[in-house]
Amino acid sequence: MLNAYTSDEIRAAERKLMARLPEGTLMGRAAAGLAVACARALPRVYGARVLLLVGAGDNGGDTLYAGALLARRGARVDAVLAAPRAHAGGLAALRRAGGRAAGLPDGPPDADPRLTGLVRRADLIMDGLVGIGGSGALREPYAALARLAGGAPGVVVAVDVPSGVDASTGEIAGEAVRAHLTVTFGAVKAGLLVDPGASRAGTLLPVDIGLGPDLPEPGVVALTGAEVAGLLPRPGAESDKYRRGVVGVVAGSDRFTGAAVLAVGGAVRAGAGLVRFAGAADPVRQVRARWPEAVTKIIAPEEGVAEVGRVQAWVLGPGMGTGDGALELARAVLATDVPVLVDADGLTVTAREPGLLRRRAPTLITPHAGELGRLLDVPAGDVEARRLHHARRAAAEFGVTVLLKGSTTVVAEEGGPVRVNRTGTPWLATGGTGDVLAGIAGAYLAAGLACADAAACAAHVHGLAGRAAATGPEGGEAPIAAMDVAERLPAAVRALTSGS
Ligand SMILES: NC(=O)C1=CN([C@@H]2O[C@H](COP(=O)(O)OP(=O)(O)OC[C@H]3O[C@@H](n4cnc5c(N)ncnc54)[C@H](O)[C@@H]3O)[C@@H](O)[C@H]2O)[C@@H](O)CC1
Ligand SMILES: [K+]
Repeated sequence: MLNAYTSDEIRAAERKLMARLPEGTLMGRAAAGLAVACARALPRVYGARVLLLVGAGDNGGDTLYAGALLARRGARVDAVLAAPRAHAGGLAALRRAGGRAAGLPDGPPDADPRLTGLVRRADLIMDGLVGIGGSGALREPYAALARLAGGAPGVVVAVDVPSGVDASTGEIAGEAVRAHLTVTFGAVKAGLLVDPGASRAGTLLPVDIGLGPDLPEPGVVALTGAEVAGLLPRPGAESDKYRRGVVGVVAGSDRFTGAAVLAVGGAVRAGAGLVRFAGAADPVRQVRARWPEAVTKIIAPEEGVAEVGRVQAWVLGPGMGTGDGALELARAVLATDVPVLVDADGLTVTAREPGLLRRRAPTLITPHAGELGRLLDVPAGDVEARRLHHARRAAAEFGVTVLLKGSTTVVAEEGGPVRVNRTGTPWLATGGTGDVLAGIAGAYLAAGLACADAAACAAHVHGLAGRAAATGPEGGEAPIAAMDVAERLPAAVRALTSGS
């Protein structure tokens, strides 16, 4: 499990540890780890041009000390002091090691030829403007420096966090540094795992400074492949199709038949013992043609789902339409006493009667930002910008588990840490992949996994299958279709469970 923390949690742990150590020990450890990471990111240290962007706080201090270590190995190190004050010990160390430091010019930084020249020529830029002490939008002149670094040809290394990214949440209020590598101290910050912050961090490199024993239970985690493999349902000698889990899928409409085929495909390929599909005549025909494994039944909304047969979990919503009939079906499915996954149109109609989500049996909702925004009555853009906040809020408000889709998928439930999925690929942003995901998670629910486990495992294998579909044996990457993801699921699970 990769555990991630807020700035306050890290600070509290640092305080406890610092009380037991001589002053400066933690900064020394941080700077040493940072210097090693930067040295590895350079073809060679001797003669390399390194530019330090240095803020007023300890983040700048780490940066100056690391710059001093590189200067001692022969790098040409220049520091730009973005504030009138800089960490005194770090600055002295840099100067002693032969590095240079200067303040900012009077005019705008991006119009200063000396500064733009340093940025253009730098092989590596260390962003030490602000770390976990940052709050709100980057102020000038820091924002201008973050913009300048954005156009740099060299490697950009964020010190602890890319400046401008909220370390606790991943939110970005204004400008933010875009790093190739983030060297983060003590423990991973939650904002480095969640977009939009995650996509500014590049590769994450945690440096251990000994905080471990002083850290609390994490509020954000990412499951490892081995942990997901351990959770995935696996048939035993006693298993039959009913014990492996029967999943009911209510999806599709005469207008949208593909969503039904894809959701059923996700469930079949994820290993459901049996899939019962119920819907309108057209999607039933399509599902039967593509998935002869599924048992199908044509239903009218007023009939409900009582005659569909016993299931251990329902998937409700992909392509089912948003009219009154769809709402009627949603009422029927949500009135059952088994776990229900609500997706897509199912969420749109439920937004008209959110009370339907308050059930005794577990409920998992799988919205994208727009759908969650409708449920919470906030714009989609705000959900995108504050993913952790809105996923947690919806989980608390509706008493459900929330899998919020998008550039980083997060799974929130009350009383547990948020789980972040790190296997996704931008290639998955194509029509129908969400329907496949719903089918996978539904199969896991039917097999008996708790909502948060089903959601986290489904997001993980869906991401792996998406990557496998995008990557060919020739190497490189290519666009994928949603059905490719369903087809790659068995291979992705085989790779996961074999540990490769
Ligand atoms: N506390 C510790 O034990 C350790 C701290 N370390 C480093 O120290 C950092 C935290 O240092 P600090 O607490 O001094 O804080 P930071 O250096 O992260 O930032 C504080 C400074 O940034 C300014 N600032 C905050 N928000 C801003 C904004 N939006 N725009 C412009 N300026 C802004 C503040 O006015 C203040 O001068 C960590 O991120 C890490 O890099 C490491 O050395 C490891 C040990
Ligand atoms: K930084």
